[in-house]
Amino acid sequence: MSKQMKTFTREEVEKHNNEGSLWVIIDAKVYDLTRFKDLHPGGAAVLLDEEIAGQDATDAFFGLHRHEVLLRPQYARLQIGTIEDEEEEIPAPKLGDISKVPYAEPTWLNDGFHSPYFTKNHREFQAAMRKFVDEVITPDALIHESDNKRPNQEVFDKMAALEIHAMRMGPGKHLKGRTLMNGLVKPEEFDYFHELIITQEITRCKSRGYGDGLLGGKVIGLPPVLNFGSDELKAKVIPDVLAGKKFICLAVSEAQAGSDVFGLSTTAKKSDCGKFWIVNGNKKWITNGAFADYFTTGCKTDNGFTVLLIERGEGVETKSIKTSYSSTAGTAYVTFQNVKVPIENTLGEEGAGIYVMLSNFNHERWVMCCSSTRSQRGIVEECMKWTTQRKVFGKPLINQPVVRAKLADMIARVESLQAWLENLTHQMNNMPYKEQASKLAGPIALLKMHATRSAQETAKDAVQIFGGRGVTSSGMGKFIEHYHRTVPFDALLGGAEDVLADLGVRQAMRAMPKEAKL
Ligand code: HEM
Repeated sequence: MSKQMKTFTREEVEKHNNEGSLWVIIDAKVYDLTRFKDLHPGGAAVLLDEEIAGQDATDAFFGLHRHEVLLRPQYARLQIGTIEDEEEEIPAPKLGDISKVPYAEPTWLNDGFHSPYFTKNHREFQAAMRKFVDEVITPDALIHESDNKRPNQEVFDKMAALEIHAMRMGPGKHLKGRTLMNGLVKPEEFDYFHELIITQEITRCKSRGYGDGLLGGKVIGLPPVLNFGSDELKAKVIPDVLAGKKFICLAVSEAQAGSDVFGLSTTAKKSDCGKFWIVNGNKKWITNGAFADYFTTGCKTDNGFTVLLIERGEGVETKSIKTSYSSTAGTAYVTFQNVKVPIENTLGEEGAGIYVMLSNFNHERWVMCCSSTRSQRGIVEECMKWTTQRKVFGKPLINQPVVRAKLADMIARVESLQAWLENLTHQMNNMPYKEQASKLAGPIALLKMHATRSAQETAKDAVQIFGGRGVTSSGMGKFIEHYHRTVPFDALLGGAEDVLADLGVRQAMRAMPKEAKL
């Protein structure tokens, strides 16, 4: 039962300004900190300061704490009342809300702005997805990004009920007959903008390791099964994976070979009876590998590079790798020792594994562009809030021209990225898959390169703006510290920046007309 709140005048509160009785006002609410002061992580002395004890400490509080501190139940209960005839001015953000902070949302979500791409249906879809992320995903993400445990099964189940696992595989036949987002969008109307919305909304949970733990492995590991698996294999694997009951990952990179698929040392040799592959070798940095049931695995075979679907079983071992993001991602070292894999689990032609891999690169990289762009926007929002609420030399940080210049760069980067991303997404919606492969491989590679470079610039600028808090994993700068620590992941996964830069220009050279001369 919520306790009865009293009303006080400011004069009454002022009297409680000492160790025996210590009250403060924060945003028209009165808190009794008498017993809490000795437990206060910032110490008792700051609370007993004559400008704080018995006074309005709103500015001091918001200069040093995130709003969420006041909302935690153990602190919320310190409130004993409100100030007579005054209203709170800093209400708690509501789940599902669109942020009013400038540049905290892509323009298409801002009041009064227009978009040629997003329809009414996209807007309804976004609202539903945001609510789901705020209510179901973010609370779980914040817990498991810190405790390193995998996402709660209940989250996977709730995502499955809305068919989010299926929708994250993009538009296509796999959506047929499914009820998407409680029927909000018809399978045949689901397009890449819906998928962009899903990825960008999930990214708002601001937990990079958890984001990958939330079945990043499936997003890259399932397409080869969807596109190259036999009907029997698909019937066995896909329903459980899209229901969030079984887990799949992509196992290509190795300790010896990185992502150089022609330098792989994991071998698959045919058994004497010809019915099985016998697989031996290791795989490293395998996202979701620690809890995967299936491994879409790149192997060296007699006639080149072949992709196999390997089921967890005898001879398959996985060990967690501690990286600079949370182990909630299930990043693993995987070993295969004499693993018997049915020949029917071959994905695509023997020796033609490179086509199996290449066929998904564009989509995978585009997904990463969606999330990298959105995560930068989250950092812009953090910086906009911090620089207006944090006072230095008696003025908000934002009053410093050098801080405004950094924000200008951050904003320009994120806005240009989102605009390019929306343009390419529109092309994807209007080009057959094959044409996408030839026309969009270059631009998507360049966009990803640009996105992850910008992300690292933005991370660096944000640390400068937050100072020591930008390298502290709790308190005001916790998301900046997290971002700065984990931002290199995006620059490596799906192709390192320099490789993508080169790919983008080489693709452009292919289309260069011979007659084009200065
Ligand atoms: C309801 C009242 C308050 C509660 C529940 C509270 C709670 C906390 C908590 C949980 C922290 C740890 C850091 C974090 O998680 O953000 C903290 C730190 C701190 N608090 Fe408070 N606090 C309150 C009021 C105040 C006030 C009025 C001041 C006035 C100056 C203050 C000054 C500090 C300082 C200086 C720190 C250390 C910040 C840092 O390490 O960066 N607190 N407080």
